[in-house]
Amino acid sequence: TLPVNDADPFAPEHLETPEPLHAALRDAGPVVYLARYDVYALARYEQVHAALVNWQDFQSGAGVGLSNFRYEKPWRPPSLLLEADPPRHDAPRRVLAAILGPRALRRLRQTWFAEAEALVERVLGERELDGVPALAEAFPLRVFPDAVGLQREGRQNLLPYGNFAFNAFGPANSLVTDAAPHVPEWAAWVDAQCARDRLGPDGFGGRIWAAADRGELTHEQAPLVVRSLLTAGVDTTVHGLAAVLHAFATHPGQWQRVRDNPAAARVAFDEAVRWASPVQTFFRTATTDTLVGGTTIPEGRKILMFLAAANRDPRRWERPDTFDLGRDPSGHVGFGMGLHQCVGQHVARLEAEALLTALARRVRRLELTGEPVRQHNNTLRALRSLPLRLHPA
Ligand code: HEM
Ligand SMILES: O=C(O)c1ccc(C2CC2)cc1
Repeated sequence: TLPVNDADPFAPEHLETPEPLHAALRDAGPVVYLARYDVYALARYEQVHAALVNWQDFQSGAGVGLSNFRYEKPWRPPSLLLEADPPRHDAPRRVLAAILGPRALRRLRQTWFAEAEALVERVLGERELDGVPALAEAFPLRVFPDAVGLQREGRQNLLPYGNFAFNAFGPANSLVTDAAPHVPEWAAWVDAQCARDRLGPDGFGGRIWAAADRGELTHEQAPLVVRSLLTAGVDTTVHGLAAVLHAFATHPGQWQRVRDNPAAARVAFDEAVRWASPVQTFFRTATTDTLVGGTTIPEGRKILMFLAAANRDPRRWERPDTFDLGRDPSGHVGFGMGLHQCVGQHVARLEAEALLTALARRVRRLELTGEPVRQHNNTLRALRSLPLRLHPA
């Protein structure tokens, strides 16, 4: 029989400390019915991976949040990547994959490394700092809006807009309703920045419009593809960097490994994304009755994939709760998997490599000087504060 769980995964207690519920869902079975939301939870690596790569039976086109676009109006026009299935998904994905691919990012490497070194120099003088605003937020906001080609005015809208978008994938709880009055202002600014005349010609945004000029995309699709960058490209990296700083501050031996071998910075970021899973969950909608782990998911119903639970599944990972640079984290689902796997993952990795390399050269140790404070979000694993002391090398 199908195990049932009546927990609310989006309740404050589970957003604060999700691990116990993740373990309970993994242990209950391959599929668990979440009575609270009438959805089917997948928490084991095997089922999450299988659902992610099966875009035919588990579609994104009805939304990747709790809301089912077949019956409910989305809060904004659906994304042409995240909330689209083939064939609609194909051209936007091909265009972004080229613009955000590793080779295309090589031109940014020198600038981003220099910006990271300047930032670390600035903060090194302080005896104590909050790693979230001083590093995890400051670095992405220093390099990413410029790389997109955004004007300087109004960039303070980026984090709150993205934070709301990630909350909006969950139920309409207070995290969503408390922000609702501000959304029109944030959304108006974001939508306005996607227009061609607001974007520098050479940034990611300008290159999306150039792809439309080449006929790889329509000019109607171009602003929505730019919107994808502004929605997905900031809060994710902020909380990914906060996670890797938190990991090193709580595992000092691992920091020494990066000091001894700065090239380990890249794998360290992927191990941090596995360990913390900045993006915790996503939904899909069954396009046909689909058998998963002995349970038939009826057509039209939503599954909830717990990426964070899969990334700590002892059936897949040894000592899953340990941040360990000795492991090979490849195969983690922190960037998703399959057709919709994160198209911005190389941007995220380059930001992390730049910041961690700058820190590895100058900081002997990152010491936690107080309790980290969580920022609750229906989808993101986020820190509001990370009190640190950076011991100079
Ligand atoms: C640590 C940082 C990041 C994490 C953890 C992350 C996580 C994810 C995940 C889990 C997905 C899959 C969604 C799904 O399967 O429904 C995804 C897709 C996506 N990400 Fe990322 N992401 C990160 C950074 C970025 C950045 C920096 C960008 C843009 C520059 C970006 C743009 C996108 C886009 C456009 C998609 C949709 C891809 C598609 O549907 O084909 N992400 N990301
Ligand atoms: O296309 C979008 O708007 C979009 C929004 C959020 C994400 C999350 C997964 C990182 C991805 C894409």
